[in-house]
Amino acid sequence: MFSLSSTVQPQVTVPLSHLINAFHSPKTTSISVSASASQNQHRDVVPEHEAPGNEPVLNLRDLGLSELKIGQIDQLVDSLLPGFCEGKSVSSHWHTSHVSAQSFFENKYGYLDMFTTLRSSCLYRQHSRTLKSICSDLQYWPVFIQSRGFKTLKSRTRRLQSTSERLAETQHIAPSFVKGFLLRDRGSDVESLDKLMKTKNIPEAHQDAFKTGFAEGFLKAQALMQKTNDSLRRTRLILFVLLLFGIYGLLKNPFLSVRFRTTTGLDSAVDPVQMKNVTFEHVKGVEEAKQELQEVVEFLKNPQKFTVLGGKLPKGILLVGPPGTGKTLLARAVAGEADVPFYYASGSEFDEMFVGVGASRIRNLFREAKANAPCVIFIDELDSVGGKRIESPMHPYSRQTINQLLAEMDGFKPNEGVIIIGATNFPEALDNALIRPGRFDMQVTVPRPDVKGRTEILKWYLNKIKFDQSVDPEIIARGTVGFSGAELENLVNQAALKAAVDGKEMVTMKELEFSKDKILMGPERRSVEIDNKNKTITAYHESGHAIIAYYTKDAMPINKATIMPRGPTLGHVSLLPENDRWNETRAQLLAQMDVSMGGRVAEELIFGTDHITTGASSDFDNATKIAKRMVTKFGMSEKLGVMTYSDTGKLSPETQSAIEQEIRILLRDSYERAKHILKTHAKEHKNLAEALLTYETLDAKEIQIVLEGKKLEVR
Ligand SMILES: Nc1ncnc2c1ncn2[C@@H]1O[C@H](COP(=O)(O)OP(=O)(O)OP(=O)(O)O)[C@@H](O)[C@H]1O
Ligand SMILES: [Zn+2]
Repeated sequence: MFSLSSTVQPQVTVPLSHLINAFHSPKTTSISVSASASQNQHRDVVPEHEAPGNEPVLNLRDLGLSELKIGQIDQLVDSLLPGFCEGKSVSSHWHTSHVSAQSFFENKYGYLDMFTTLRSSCLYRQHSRTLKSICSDLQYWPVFIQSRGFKTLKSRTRRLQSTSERLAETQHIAPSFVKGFLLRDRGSDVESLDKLMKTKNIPEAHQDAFKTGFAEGFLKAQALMQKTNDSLRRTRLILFVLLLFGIYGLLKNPFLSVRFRTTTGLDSAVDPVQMKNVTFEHVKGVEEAKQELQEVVEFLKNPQKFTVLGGKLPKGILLVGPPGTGKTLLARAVAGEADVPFYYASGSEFDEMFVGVGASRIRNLFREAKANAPCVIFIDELDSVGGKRIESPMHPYSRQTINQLLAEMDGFKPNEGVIIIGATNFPEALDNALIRPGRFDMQVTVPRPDVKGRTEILKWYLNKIKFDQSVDPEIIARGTVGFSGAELENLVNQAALKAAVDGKEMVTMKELEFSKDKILMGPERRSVEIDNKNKTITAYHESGHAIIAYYTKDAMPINKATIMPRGPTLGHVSLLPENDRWNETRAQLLAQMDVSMGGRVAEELIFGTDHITTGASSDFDNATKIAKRMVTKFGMSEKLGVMTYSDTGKLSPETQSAIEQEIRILLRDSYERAKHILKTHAKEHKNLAEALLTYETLDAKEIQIVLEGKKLEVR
C-alpha cells in the first residue's frame, strides 16, 4: 500500500492543461453524474500507468494546487467520480514519483476543508481511495495548450513576462532548478485534458463530471483567494494608519519634541495670558507687598512717565515667601492691574537633560515678551533655574541656562517695558549674580498672613460660598496661626464640602472648626471603638488641660475641648491666642508648660499612680521643649545666665548636667503647680469631664458654663 512519510517531500506534478482545460469544457453532462453510472464504469476508466517519460509537466505548487492532501484529492475525485478508483491496484512507480505530502489546494489556499464542504454537497458514499490512483490518472491524461492559467501570488511576477522572455531568461540566467520548473510549466501548454481523457478512454459522462468538479473547486478557491487578498489589503491599510498615528504620537512625545524644538528653534515655550480678571482685589492679607508692587503697575501702565525724569525701575522683582502665600497670584495681579500680557514660566521647565534646551527656551521667552512689551514675565520656582551654578550631574546644563537668563536680563534696557517677576521659597539658594542690581534687584517678601490677613482671606473665600451669619471668620483666623492663603482657601472649601455631605444648606462654625481640625490633626476617627474606661481617662485628661488653662492667668484662652479621636489623638483641647504672638513672656511660657502637665496630673489624681497612661508623652515633649529653650536660648534660667547654648553635645559635662538639672527643675515645678490647681478645682474638673463624656465636644462658651457650675442646655 502506498504511504507517504512525512520525511519524503516530493512534488505533485500534473500537466497544466489538465486543470486549465477543466474550466473550459462545457458542463453539458455534469448533472448526469450519478452514483450508479459511475459505479458501473469506474473500473474501466482506471488506466494502467506508464512511467511519465518526457512529458512536460507543470508543478502544481506553482499553480497553487500542490498542497492538496492525499485524502482531499481522494475525496474530490471520489465525489466527482464515485467509484472511479475503487479496487484500483497500486502501482509501484508512485514510490518514486513527484507526489507531495501536501495537496495542491491546501498549498494555495491554506484551506483544508474545502473538499469536505464540496463532498458534503454531494451525497456520495465515501470510500477509501488513495491519492496515488487519482494522481496517476491525472498525470497521464493528455492536455492541450491553454494560455490563461490559474494565478498564484508566487507566479505573479513571472506572469508579467511573456512566455518567450521567460524561456530566454531561464536558459541564460536562471539556476537549473528554476529552469526545470519553468520548462515544465511551458511544456504543459502543449497538452489537453480532452486528449488525455480520450487516450485513456474515460467515459464521456465521467469526463464532464470530472471537469465540472474541478471547475467548481477552482472557482471556490478563486473566491477564497479574493477574500484573502481583500483582508490582506485591509490589514495593510490599518497597519499604515497605525504607523502614521505612531509617528505622530512619537513626535508629540516631549522627549522627542524637545529635540525637535531645539533643532528647529520653533520652541516658543510660552503663551501670554491676559490677566485682566486678576487684580490686587483678589490678593488678601499681603498689603505691604501690594503697596510695593503698585509702582511697578504704574510703570507698566505708562513707561514713558518714568523715563522722563531719568529714573530707572528694576528689571526684575523677586517675590520671596513660603508656598501658597499668593506669589503667583500677586504677579498675575500686577499684569492684571496694568492690563498687559502675562508670560508664565516655571523654573523647572528650563531644566532640561539636553544641552542648550533650557537656554533656548529662555531666549524664546524673552524674544516673545520683548515683541509684546509692556508685559510681565513670571518665572515661578526661580531657584530651580537660577540656583547657584554648581556642577551637578542632575542638572548638567544649568550653568548655560542661568547664563542665558543673565544675558537676557542684561540685554534689554530698563525702560523697555518688560518686567520680570521671579518667585522663590529659598532666596538663599539663588545665584548671587541673579540678585545683584540690574537683575532681580527688588525683593518683595510675601509672608504668611497674620490674624488680620487670615480674617480677610477667610472672608474673601467665605463670600464665595453660602455661610451662616453666625460664622465669625476671626475666630477661625485666630485658630489658624501659620496657615497660608492657599491653606485657608482649602479650609473654607472643605467646610463647604462637609456641609454638603451633611445635607446642610449653609456652612456654619461647626463645619469650619471641623475642617480646621481635620487639616491640623487629621480626619476624625468615628469608627474607632473606644471602651468606656479609656473614654473616661481621656475625658479627665483633657479636662485636666482645660482646667489649668482656665485657671492660669497667662495661659491662652480655651477654644474647644473634645474626646473625639482624630488622627493619632484620642482627644484634644485647643487654645486660641487673642492675637498672633510676636513675643512670649516667661509667664506665658510657664503657663504653656503647666497646661501641658494638666493631662498627666489629672490621670494621677483621679486614677492613682498605678493607672497613669502613655497618653501624656506628647504633652511632656511639648513642656520639655519649652523648658529647654528657656534655659539654652532665652536666658531665662538664673543659674545658667543669659547665655545661649546652641550645640549642647559639645558642651562640657558639667554645663550639660547643669542644663539638664535646670530643665528638670522647671518641669517639676510646673507639674506641682498643675497639681495644685487641679486639687483646688477638683469639683470643676469632675463636672467638665462628665460633660465631655456626655457631649464629646465642648466649645469655649460651654466650657465656661460648666466651670461656672451652671447646667448645659440639652443639645
Ligand atoms: N493672599 C491670598 N489671597 C487670596 N488668595 C490666596 C492668597 N494666597 C494664596 N491664595 C490662594 O492660594 C492659591 C495658591 O497661591 P499661589 O499659587 O499664588 O501661591 P504661591 O505663593 O505662588 O505658591 P508656590 O510658592 O507654591 O508657587 C491661589 O490661587 C489663591 O487661590
Ligand atoms: Zn494631653
